[in-house]
Parts: sequence; structure tokens; C-alpha cells
Amino acid sequence: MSLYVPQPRVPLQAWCEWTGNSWDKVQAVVGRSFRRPAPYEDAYTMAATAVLRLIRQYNLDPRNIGQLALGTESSKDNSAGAVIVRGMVDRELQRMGLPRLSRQLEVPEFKHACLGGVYALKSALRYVAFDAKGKQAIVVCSDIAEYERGSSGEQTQGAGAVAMLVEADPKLFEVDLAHAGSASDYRGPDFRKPFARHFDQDYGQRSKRAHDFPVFSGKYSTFAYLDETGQAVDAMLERLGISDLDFINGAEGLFFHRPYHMMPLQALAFIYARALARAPQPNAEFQALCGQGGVSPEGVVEECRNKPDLFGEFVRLGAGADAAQEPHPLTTKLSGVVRKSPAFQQLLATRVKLGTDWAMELGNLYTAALPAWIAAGFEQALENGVELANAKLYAIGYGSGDASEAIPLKAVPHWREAAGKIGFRKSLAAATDLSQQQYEDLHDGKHDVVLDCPPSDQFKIARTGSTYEASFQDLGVDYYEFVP
Ligand SMILES: CC(C)(COP(=O)(O)OP(=O)(O)OC[C@H]1O[C@@H](n2cnc3c(N)ncnc32)[C@H](O)[C@@H]1OP(=O)(O)O)[C@@H](O)C(=O)NCCC(=O)NCCSC(=O)CC(=O)O
Repeated sequence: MSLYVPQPRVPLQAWCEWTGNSWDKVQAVVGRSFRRPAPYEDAYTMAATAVLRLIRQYNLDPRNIGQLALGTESSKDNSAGAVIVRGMVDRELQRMGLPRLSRQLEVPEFKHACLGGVYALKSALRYVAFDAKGKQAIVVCSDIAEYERGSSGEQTQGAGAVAMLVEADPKLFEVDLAHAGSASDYRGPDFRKPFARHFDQDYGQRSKRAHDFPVFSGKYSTFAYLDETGQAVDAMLERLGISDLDFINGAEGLFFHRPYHMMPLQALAFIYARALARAPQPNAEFQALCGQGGVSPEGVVEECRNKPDLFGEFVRLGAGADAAQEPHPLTTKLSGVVRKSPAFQQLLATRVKLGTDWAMELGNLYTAALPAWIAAGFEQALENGVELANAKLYAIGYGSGDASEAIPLKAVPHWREAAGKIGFRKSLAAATDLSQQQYEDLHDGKHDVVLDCPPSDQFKIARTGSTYEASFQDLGVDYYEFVP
């Protein structure tokens, strides 16, 4: 695995001072900082930089890569995708005197909000399992999470890319695709990026530049996250043939999609509350926690059988209605009590610990958030002397709109060598803290913003085409180059 994050950094404590938000709350709920892309980069440059790092760090033979799968929701081009990344990587490999990527390379792009990278990973795994004939695949997840200034999502921004090598003989962890659980359900306006918003006059006037701010509703997106990850975990447990409690007690490491620090904790508490409700009753821990929360145990048990139709409910409320109502009010209330319980705190301290603190530096990386957390987990395990050989791990991916994947992983016995090459901490080291003025100017797309972070050892946008003639057109097409 390899990671790239842009140099411009916004420390959230400073952001709280600029915006009047509570640092106590933000550091508990969100994290410590996030990155902003510099004006010379986009999702493709970040992806290409991460892929080049992967090839160099692991000394890969580019001719042996048969698929380059890009997961992103920050595409700038509605036609080409991973091939743009390939183009950059090829040129730099050639300049370095190395062979280009295989001419037979497949270059698909996968889109489903933050889950696109997991779908890209599943594609690469299937490629390697079925028709790679000994070749390897690279999955790269690259995204820019940006929200309007002044919106509740502003604190949960971020940018970065993670590349992963997928091969038949894995060096870090195995992915048990046969027991992975999938879930999806259409949720209408849950976190969308419709092109049509850019042609709306009022919306257009509010925007200072071309941007990709989502249309989202914080509470609705939280309900959707909890429900969908729960459904995917259920599907995985059915395939594994184990109970909810066996899953929680047997897991040695749990990694989720993390839009912000607290979201995975909320999801795990929700899954934990359901596990207790589904355990043979009476269950003493369940009864005690329900008592503390003032919720009816029978009510929670009943709710756990629900398969709510969030969008159906929303449609029933009619046009102009606010977002859908909380579908699991009792279980959510119980999860709040679960989160503070000693048993759950112990679970966090032992099985959700690896990489968590480092991931709090990143902000939301959308498709790259889950793989970045896994990368942080492996590198931190190595640093702290934690033994992961054969450890049972789980990755729970999520993408708004909505879909989720719950996938069992197993660390391989010789994971240390590959973990030592990830370079997570090294990638974070290149950082330049932005002043309030720089952050606001960068966010507003001002062209004259002065930044003290020239590109270094990365790809950048060199220029953007502007010709729109009958015989030749490259209007809006970016040209890239590598800056050593
Ligand atoms: C993180 C946010 C929800 C925070 O918004 P708000 O500040 O309005 O939230 P809120 O007031 O309800 O508070 C959130 C939780 O913090 C708790 N809280 C408050 N003060 C606290 C303190 N001092 N210490 C600890 N916790 C505290 C509250 O009790 C609540 O928990 P409790 O609720 O338990 O009482 C927001 O930034 C947001 O809407 N972000 C964007 C939405 C998003 O990322 N959605 C995920 C989409 S998935 C994605 O990544 C996109 C994709 O798929 O493409």
C-alpha cells in the first residue's frame, strides 16, 4: 500500500478559532486536521503520485500489472478515468528509464460515492483470481472531500489517495471475498453531486468557482450509514455462519469507512447494540444497558428485525419534506449508552485502536478513507511491535446513496516486510499549515493565493487546454507533468 496527501493542511484547532466552532467537540467528533489540494493538483495527480510511490516502494515490474482500477467520486472527466492516471505514470516511468505499464492494461473507473474504491478492489481481486494469468492489479482510491464554507460538513473535508497492489500471493493481508457481505438501497437525495445543481441560478450565484460540494443532510446521511453498514454486516455474518456476538468477540481489528472520527464508533456501537438484542435472551448486559438508557428491551429486539425503507418513507412524506426520520430510534438511543460502557470502551481499546489516532490527521478521504485507515493500522502495528500474523480483521466500506460492503481480511504471517514499505507517516510529514486567509482563498478558488508549498516528488497539472476549433479541440483537458 502507499499513500499520498496534499501538502496544504488545515489544523482543526485553528479552524475552530477562525469559525467559532468548539475545539472540544471537533477533536472528539471529527479529528485533528485535514488537507486541501493545492491549485496544481486534482484526483488524478494524487492517484498517479500514489501509484508511482507503490511501484517504487515495492519495486514492482510495471509490465506485470494487468489492471489499474480507479475508485473516485472526484472525477473531472465524464469519459476517461484510470487511463489518465496511467498516462502520467507511464511518462514518469519512461523518464526514469523503467518499462511502462503493460500495453494490455485494463483501466476501469469505479464510482459509488465513498465505496468506489471497495468495488475497484473487488474487481481487482476477481481479475487476479480468474483471468490475470499470473499478473497483478493496482487499485487506487483518490478523492477530494470538500464542503461549502460555513456548512456543517466543512470540518469533515480532506484529500488524498491510497494505492494497493492486489496479487495472488498477498504480502500484507488476504481478502475473503467469498464471505463478503453486500448491501445497497436507493436513498434519493442522500449525499449526491447532481450536475444539474450547477445550472441552477441561485446555486450558481452562491458558488465562487467550479466545485464539487455535495448536496447532503448530516442527520439523514448518518441514519443511512448506520442502516447500510448494519445490513452489509448481516449479509457477511450470514455467509460466515456466525452470530453477531461471535463476530464482535472474534474480531482482532475493525476498520470502517470514516467520514469523521466518530462515525465508525457510532456504527460499531449500533452493531454492538443489535448483537446484544439478537443474543439469546435474557442477556444481562443487554438488560442492564437498556435500563440505563431508559429504552424497552422488547422494543429494541423488535426494531432489530426492521428493514427500513428510508427513501420510501421520504417519498411518502411528499415533496418539500425534510429528510427521513430516524428509523431505529431505540437502538440508536441504546447505542449512545453502549458507547460509554466499559465493555465497549475495552472493545475500542483492543480492536479499533490500530491506526485510529493517525487517521485523525487525515479528514475524510472518501474512497481512500478506509484503505488509508488500514494502511495506518498496519504501519502502526509494526511500529508498536503488535503481532498481526493470521489476525482476523474486517473492513466495512460505505458509500452514500447508499451501499456498503463488509469484508473479512486475514493478515498474512509475513506482513511486516510489506508494512515497513507503506510509508504512511512519511507521506504525512510533508505539510504546510494554512493561514485563515490562505485557506479561505484556496477554498474560494482565488487564483492569486500565495502558498509556500511548491510541488515536490509528485505529479502536477502543467496547463489546461483551451482550443475549441472544428479541427481540434482540447478545451478543459488537463496536461500533466512530474515534478521531481
Ligand atoms: C460530523 C457532522 C455530522 C457534525 O455535525 P454537527 O456538529 O451538526 O453534529 P451534532 O451536533 O449532531 O454532533 C455530532 C455528535 O457529537 C456529539 N458531541 C457534541 N459535543 C461533543 C463533545 N464536546 N464531545 C464529544 N461529543 C460531542 C453529539 O452528541 C453528537 O453525537 P450523538 O449523535 O451520538 O448525540 C457534520 O460535519 C456532517 O454533517 N458532516 C458531513 C456528513 C457526512 O460526512 N456524512 C457521512 C457521509 S459518508 C461520506 O463520507 C460521503 C460519501 O459516501 O461519499
